Amino acid sequence: MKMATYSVLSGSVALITLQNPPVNALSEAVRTGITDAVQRTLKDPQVTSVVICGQNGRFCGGADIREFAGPMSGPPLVPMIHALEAMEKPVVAAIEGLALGGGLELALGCHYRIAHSQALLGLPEVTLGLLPAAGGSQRLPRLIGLPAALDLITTGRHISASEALKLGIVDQVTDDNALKMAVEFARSVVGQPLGPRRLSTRPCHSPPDVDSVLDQALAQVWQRGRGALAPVACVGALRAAATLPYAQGMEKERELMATLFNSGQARALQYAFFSQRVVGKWQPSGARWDNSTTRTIRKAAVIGLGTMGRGIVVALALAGVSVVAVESQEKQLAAARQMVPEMLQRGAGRRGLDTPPGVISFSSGLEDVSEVELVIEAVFEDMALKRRIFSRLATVCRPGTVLCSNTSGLDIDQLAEATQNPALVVGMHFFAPAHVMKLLEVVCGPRSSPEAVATAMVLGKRMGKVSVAVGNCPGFVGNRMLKPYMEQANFLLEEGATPQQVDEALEGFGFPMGVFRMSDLSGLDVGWRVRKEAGLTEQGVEPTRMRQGQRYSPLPDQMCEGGRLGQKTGRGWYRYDGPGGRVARSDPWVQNFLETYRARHGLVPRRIATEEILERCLYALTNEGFNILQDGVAAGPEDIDVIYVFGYGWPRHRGGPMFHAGQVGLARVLEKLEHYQHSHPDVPHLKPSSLLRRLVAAGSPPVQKWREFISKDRVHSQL
Ligand SMILES: CCC/C=C/C(=O)SCCNC(=O)CCNC(=O)[C@H](O)C(C)(C)COP(=O)([O-])OP(=O)([O-])OC[C@H]1O[C@@H](n2cnc3c(N)ncnc32)[C@H](O)[C@@H]1OP(=O)([O-])[O-]
Repeated sequence: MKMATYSVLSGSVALITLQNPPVNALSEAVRTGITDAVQRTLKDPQVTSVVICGQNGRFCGGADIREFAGPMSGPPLVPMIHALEAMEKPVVAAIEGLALGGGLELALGCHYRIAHSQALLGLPEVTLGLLPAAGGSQRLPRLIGLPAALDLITTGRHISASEALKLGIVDQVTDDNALKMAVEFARSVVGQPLGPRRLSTRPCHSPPDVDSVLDQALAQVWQRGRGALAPVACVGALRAAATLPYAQGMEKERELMATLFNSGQARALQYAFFSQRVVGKWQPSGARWDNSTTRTIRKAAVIGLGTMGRGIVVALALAGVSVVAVESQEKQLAAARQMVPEMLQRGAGRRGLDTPPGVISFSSGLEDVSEVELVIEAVFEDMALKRRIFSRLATVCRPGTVLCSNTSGLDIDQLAEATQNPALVVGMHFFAPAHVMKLLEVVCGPRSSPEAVATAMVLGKRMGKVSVAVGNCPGFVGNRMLKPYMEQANFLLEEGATPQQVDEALEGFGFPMGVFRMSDLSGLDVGWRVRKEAGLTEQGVEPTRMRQGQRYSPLPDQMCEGGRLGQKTGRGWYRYDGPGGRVARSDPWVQNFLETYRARHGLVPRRIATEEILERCLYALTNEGFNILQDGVAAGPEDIDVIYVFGYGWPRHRGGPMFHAGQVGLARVLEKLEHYQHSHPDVPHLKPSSLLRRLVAAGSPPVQKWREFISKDRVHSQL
């Protein structure tokens, strides 16, 4: 039952308990309950103090985000919190578990705050495209000063109870029962003056150079935010707190919130919040993996200690898994022996651990993996080599060992075929650097068992990853969609654009790096190798612009042939100070190279508008997303969006490619694809997906309804 209950302890302490599992969010019923409880407290002369707590050891996870989608009803938060603060009986918040967003704002309206040592506190509204608009942006700086409030509110980071104590957000921290302590505390402060405890009446202590502090904060959020509105609005609200009386500050807070609340960004970020939670549950087939039994992995092996393998070893060890790290090449093994412990120590430090929880042993032979419960192969993208390893593992490992490959796009089923038990083979596609990047694609082959998938998904979660189950096809979800995106970028160069122009358009959209800067960073030879395997490259002769019946740009192959592999060679689409250099500078050589190329192929360069760059790159990518949904390679649009936000730098405040298509309007995306396909009939990736056509024909349902639409569509097409 969602509500807030009222009871009186020992005749004098009123206890208000928030009850709305799992996080006691401030839904309409809870707000109504608190408002009623305040009235009862006021009327009861026996009650001399009040304690507010949350059921099941969780104070409050904030406003009920699900309610944001509908019209607001019930008592609003701001007057409710004011009524608490204005009470003439001391009000104490007993913070157990968490006090986030509106939950912490509620606590800031109380006169005192007692926290359990394990509690987490924060104002994460900015991550949902909002600001702490229940007075939080005005009360917090009055409590802890402007610089600390700027940090907490613009980043939305969660802090520990001990940090909250240091900052002065809470009055006491306990390892014991926080509720019991809050009740005793409430009794002890009866009769003490409440004026100084009302944060709204305090002045805001700002540094003397307040303007420059705020300007600096603004510059920082512009740079970090890549076009996000909420952090900028947060600085605006804090400026009001620092420079205006409380009532005017509250007015500014309200105005800024109204602008944000109705922005597409807030909707996108709230969608991203729920998507992250949805994707953990479904397989592309539509079955739930989280009902399957999983194996608890205590000991695992990683085969291949290149960049990816080393990162995976560290990620496993930080999750408390003991690892056998195997590398057959002596030089690579020696490098790993030196680098892995350093990486591990740094990772442990970031997590506040003295010693890393998992133990690592190094080996040069596969025979040492016989005792592990799960293996992750991370060698070169070479099918023959991987198959040899899988067939050897099938004989070395004990029966029941889950065998995973970190391939970024090869056929999992071909690997499974090389073993005796294909049900135990799944893909675990990590993203570089594997101990840092949050995304994990868990690839379900046609014969992978739900148990093997579930084991990989749960292990991913233990490693702190956002795990998404995807189907088995070339490139899986992320890299399959990247192909048409990169292809368009190359075609744009042929037609007259420069790498800078394309990158600036994409960075202006919110990507941390455009496609060419990214390609220089990861190395142009990565894609070259894949194109060679696919039989697409031509050498020696004058390269053609058609391959396998489709338009093809040989530009990146020619760059590789000339040794321009990106940052590692100091030259790529940009030039760098030297091999390994990081600062990209425009390179006249590239300009010259492109001009010569165009002249040789009779291509007349034209001025290409930013709009066309974005539409062609992004809609080609999204179109492939529709094909993926249609093929059942991803369970729903949320899965694709989470992959793009966590693995490919898609700006979170734009929700993800599929959400973005919905916001632009599916009919408009379709119209644009038709337009570009008409101008480029030899580019199959611009041919609108039939799922996109069917969605438009069905009236463009919102993205949240696509999953249902697709499953009905599938049933219909099977009839
Ligand atoms: C208006 C004035 C200004 C105020 C604004 C705000 O307060 S904005 C809010 C500011 N607050 C925040 O930004 C906090 C957002 N929440 C979190 O960061 C995390 O949920 C957590 C750290 C509270 C718990 O992590 P955990 O790993 O233990 O658990 P989990 O993450 O898996 O969630 C479990 C279930 O609870 C659900 N749910 C959670 N919170 C809310 C909510 N507020 N509402 C509704 N639902 C919520 C979640 O969807 C999931 O549902 P499912 O899938 O089972 O149907």
